[in-house]
Order: sequence, then structure tokens, then C-alpha cells
Amino acid sequence: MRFDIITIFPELIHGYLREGVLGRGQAKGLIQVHTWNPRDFSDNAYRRVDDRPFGGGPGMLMMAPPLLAAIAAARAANPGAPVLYLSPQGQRLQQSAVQDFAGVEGLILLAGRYEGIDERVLAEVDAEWSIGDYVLAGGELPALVLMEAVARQLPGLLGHADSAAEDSFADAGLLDCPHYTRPEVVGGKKVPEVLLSGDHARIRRWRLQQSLGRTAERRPDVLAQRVLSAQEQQLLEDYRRQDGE
Ligand SMILES: NC(=O)c1ccc(N[C@@H]2CC[C@@H](O)C2)nc1
Repeated sequence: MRFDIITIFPELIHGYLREGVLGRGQAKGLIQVHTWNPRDFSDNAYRRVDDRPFGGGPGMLMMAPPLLAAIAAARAANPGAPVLYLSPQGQRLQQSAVQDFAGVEGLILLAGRYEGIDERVLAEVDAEWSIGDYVLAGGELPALVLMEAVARQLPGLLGHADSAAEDSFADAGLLDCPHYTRPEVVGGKKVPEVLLSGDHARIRRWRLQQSLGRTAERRPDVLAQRVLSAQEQQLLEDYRRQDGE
């Protein structure tokens, strides 16, 4: 899968890609990441990409021509890839959208800076996406968040094949269950004995019950999205009864 990122800070992208699963994904050839710097498409000697807003107001805006030229270059290199603009005005990125993106050949991500971009650039944008209701100084972190969430879904990218499939939100929207590893006792707290039992059916049931219970407690809105099987309803009732004790 090919990602083309339009940014005036390409090192922010490449630096992050040197480590972790994305770095390994690139090394394995599972993902290709290219950056396009609007400054390289600026037609003035100072490689200027920003200017003052018409109508006044604080700060600077990114000019359309360098961004449109960078988008055209990215489209030529990644034909068919949708152009996504990261901004607080976008639709909220959820795991369902991440899974959809994992099925496409390529993505072009537009990361803005300053107070934003000239509105006329949006004529070349296929969709606007937001990673949350807060404002950042640039779209690079949201672009990396989207790219990492999508890349994790690609077969072969994660070490353990099941990891992405076992993602909490991958399981039709449940929060993750608790996890434990050595040492067995930490600060006097022991690992739940079910996890040491070797009874994998029981362990699976316990983990599902924990996910159901935590989702009910912390994110009832997420639980409401899910139709519970009879077994899941029973597990949740037992969980609540135990909690009530
Ligand atoms: N919540 C988000 O996904 C998000 C995306 C971008 C952003 N900031 C950039 C800087 C200027 C403009 O391009 C938008 N902040 C928050």
C-alpha cells in the first residue's frame, strides 16, 4: 500500500517511520511512503507557501497553488488514491473507516499548517477526516495516526498474525480486556488465576466477559452499537453480578 503525504515538514513523517511497525512495514515493502513538500512547488524565490488571510484575522494560511501542484504530483505517482485532508472539520476517524482504508491501493494525505489552507484546495480533496475534537498545530500527527492505524491492518505487518484481528475495536467495537505478563506478582497483586489455568476456552470466555463489562462501564455508547448474543448477555449479567458483590 502506498501513502503519499503532502507536508512542509517531511522529516516529521520520515523520522517517525524509522521506528516500530511502520519502519518494519516499509523495510518489508508492505507499505511505501512518499512525502511531497509544497515548498518545492512554490513559484517564488523564497519558496513561500503561506500568506495573510483575505478579510483579516490572525495568523497565516497556506496558499492554494503550491498545495494544488503538490496534490497533482502525488496523484500522478499514486493514481486512483483518494486525497484526504486532515482537519477538525472532518468526519471522525473510527476503526470501521480504518478497516475500509486498509482495502485501498493507496492514500494521499494532506497535512496543513498555520491557520489552515485556502478553501479552493478542497476542490481537489476527496474527503476530510478528523482524529478527534481538538486543534493541533499541523496535520502531520493526524496523518501519522491514520497511516499507522491503517497499516496495522495490512496482513504481515504486525509480528503476531492475530494481533490486528484481535484488536479490541476490531471485535465489532468492544474495549480491550485486561492483559498481564511476568512477573506473576506485582505489588502484592497476582495474575487472575484463569489466565494461568491453561483452559483456553475458559480464558477466551473470561476475556470476552471482561471486554463486555468494561465496554458497558466505560463506553455504553459503544456497547449500544453491538447486538449481544445470548452467551454475551449472560456473561455481562454475571460480570455485573460479580461487580455488585
Ligand atoms: N483533529 C484533527 O484531526 C486535526 C487535524 C489537523 C489539525 N490542524 C491542522 C493545522 C492547520 C489546518 O490544516 C489543520 N488539527 C487537528
